[in-house]
Amino acid sequence: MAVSDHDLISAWKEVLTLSKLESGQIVTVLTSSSTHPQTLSTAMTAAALMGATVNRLDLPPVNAEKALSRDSLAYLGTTPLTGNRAAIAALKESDLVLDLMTLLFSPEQHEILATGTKILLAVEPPEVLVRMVPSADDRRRVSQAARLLEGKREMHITSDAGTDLRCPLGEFPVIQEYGFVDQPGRWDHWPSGFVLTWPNERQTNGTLVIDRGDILLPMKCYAQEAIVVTVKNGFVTDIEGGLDAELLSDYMASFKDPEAYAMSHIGWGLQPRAQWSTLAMYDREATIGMDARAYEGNFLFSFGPNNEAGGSRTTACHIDIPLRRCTVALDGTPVVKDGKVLDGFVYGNSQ
Ligand SMILES: O=c1ccc(O)c[nH]1
Repeated sequence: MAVSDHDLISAWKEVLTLSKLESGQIVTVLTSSSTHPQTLSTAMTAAALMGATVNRLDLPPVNAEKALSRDSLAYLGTTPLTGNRAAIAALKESDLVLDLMTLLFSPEQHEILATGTKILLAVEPPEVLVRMVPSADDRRRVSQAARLLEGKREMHITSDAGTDLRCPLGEFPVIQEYGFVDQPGRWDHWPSGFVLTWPNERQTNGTLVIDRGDILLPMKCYAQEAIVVTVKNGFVTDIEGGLDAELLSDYMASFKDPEAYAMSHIGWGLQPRAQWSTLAMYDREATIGMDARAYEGNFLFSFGPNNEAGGSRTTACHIDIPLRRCTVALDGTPVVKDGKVLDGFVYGNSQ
């Protein structure tokens, strides 16, 4: 459904308030050719209404000749900021960057965050943004999950479909995505609502079964038949199944990059306002599929880069796959059981 400017401005004001935007601060809205015009106009209006100095930095798109998809999360690494000293300087001088273009997994993003600049990514359609406007409850729940994950030594994921994957932990930080940037130097993504980390480099072993109905991103399709993925010492060694398996294999092989097969982030979904079924209602290019990444109780895993967590892998190939009906256990204690989150969290409790 379409969203009124008024409702989207109100949503932006909620997010900017949760992000502790103060009057007189500098906000730079980062845009490119795929930026949604209503998201842009309402973001600038909301920030100005809150007394910020608002800039817009519009950059030409890149990677068209290399990417096989127009999804902004499909081809990573180089961005319109790469090598653009003047643009990077402007963002480093800003208190808050509203990224309506997608910098995620880019070296430039870390350079800018290191100066204390906050970056909030927001590229989903306006109605998705409004449906999942973040809340303090989202932060409470994601932070609670992060505390469960911190310090653990192994994430063990199993399912009736046949998934049995052991991910030793400890080398990488836990990352919380709750949809707003309330600390200097923080990055987040609106909409979201999940917790993630990276397994220790080259130590993941086991099998991932992408069952019928599980979602493949950036393909933005539901697997029609099971895909069986074998992981040895942190890298995918086998992808078996029918046409879906062939399509996934062909796509990953097209990057001609061994790093594309590396385990990337792992975690679970905590957003009750995100739905597994939403993707079926959208044209493929109308969304980047954040409902799929955030729906409550998924096990979200990823192949490809780990620079987001401080690693050295910056492969352009980035695959995100949320699985249903998994049990996720941390040092033997389940936090998700058969696709149900076990945190007993009740929204609105002022715990
Ligand atoms: O918000 C995001 C989006 C994609 C991803 O791989 C991680 N977090």
